[in-house]
Amino acid sequence: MFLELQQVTVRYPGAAALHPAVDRVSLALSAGQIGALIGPSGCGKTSLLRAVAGLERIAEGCIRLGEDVLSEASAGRGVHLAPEKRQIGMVFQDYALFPHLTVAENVAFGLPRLGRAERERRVAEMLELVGLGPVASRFPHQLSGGQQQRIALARALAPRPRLLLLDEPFSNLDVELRERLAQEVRNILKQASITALLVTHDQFEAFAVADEIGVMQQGRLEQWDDAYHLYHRPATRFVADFIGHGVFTPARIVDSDHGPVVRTPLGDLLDLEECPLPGAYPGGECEVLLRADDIVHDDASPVKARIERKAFRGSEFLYTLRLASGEEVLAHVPSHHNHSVGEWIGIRPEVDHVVTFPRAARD
Ligand SMILES: Nc1ncnc2c1ncn2[C@@H]1O[C@H](COP(=O)(O)OP(=O)(O)OP(=O)(O)O)[C@@H](O)[C@H]1O
Repeated sequence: MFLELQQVTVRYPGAAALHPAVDRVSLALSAGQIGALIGPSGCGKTSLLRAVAGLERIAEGCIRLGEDVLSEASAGRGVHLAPEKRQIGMVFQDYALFPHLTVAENVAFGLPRLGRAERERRVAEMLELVGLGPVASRFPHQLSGGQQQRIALARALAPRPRLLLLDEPFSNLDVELRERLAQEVRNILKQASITALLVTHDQFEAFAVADEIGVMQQGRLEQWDDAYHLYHRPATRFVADFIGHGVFTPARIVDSDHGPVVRTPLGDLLDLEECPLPGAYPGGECEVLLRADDIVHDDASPVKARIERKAFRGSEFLYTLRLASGEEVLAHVPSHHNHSVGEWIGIRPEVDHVVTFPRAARD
């Protein structure tokens, strides 16, 4: 692995002493991979990124990049390589561009040691990589937010960092541009074979950019996985709740001739991949995660639910539904099925990946 964090803990002096800002986090990226850290405000994402950059000292654990130990704090051993010696590039939320320098001069800023010809070549190469060659002699204020973000990226990449860190790089942009730029940034990083770690509070941004995503809560890394597994195989109830739309519904796992069946208020879930056995929970009693896209609108279904709320999402509605038994479920329904709040509609579960948790273990 190229970037390796082992049991990294960050503690701020004073108030945070009881709860470390980062609590024994381990994760790894191989060379050229892009990682993202997501989680609610205050969960420790930025602190972890700053520890990798060398802007925070770690209280425990070890951070390695390639063959080098960047930070280490364990009994009898302390290493803290200065940030400027780490060969790490950073891109921040506010871009931190110099307003009085042109686009090209901004990109050249990190290359003072190169000769003029080589510096110009590198700047041209970087501007081409981010698609800003034609605006090289303009000033930052003459460019759009998305273009400014790409200058910041070109400037961070120009000195050939071994690792790029991005802290909420898209949060100043409007939603539509954010998604497009996230995809573009991924392409640029992949083209340059850069290993990168991104912090964001927006899961869709993380999905668009990253190969591996870490979900953090209260300083802990709950899961480090790809988007598919975070969604379909959440390791904890927190991850299941944080990623996507869904609800937990009481259920019971029972044996049948066709293998284990999950009995829910919406009917039985059958033919499931990797279904837990009834013995996994006392009496088979558990809670099952029902995602909005596990619930299909089907007027022929005997299971009826009343529409409590609906939110238009373009191609679909997100309906909040209530069963006669009182359970709440969410459903994504194509937006040409336009039903009114208060109406009863037929629904049926269509679940491939079943995700269950013990009943008592609510966070
Ligand atoms: N310099 C500091 N001194 C003391 N406590 C700090 C400091 N910086 C952050 N914290 C605390 O550490 C915890 C983690 O903060 P951090 O900024 O890493 O979270 P975050 O996930 O990046 O949040 P956000 O998404 O809001 O930026 C929080 O409880 C925060 O209040």
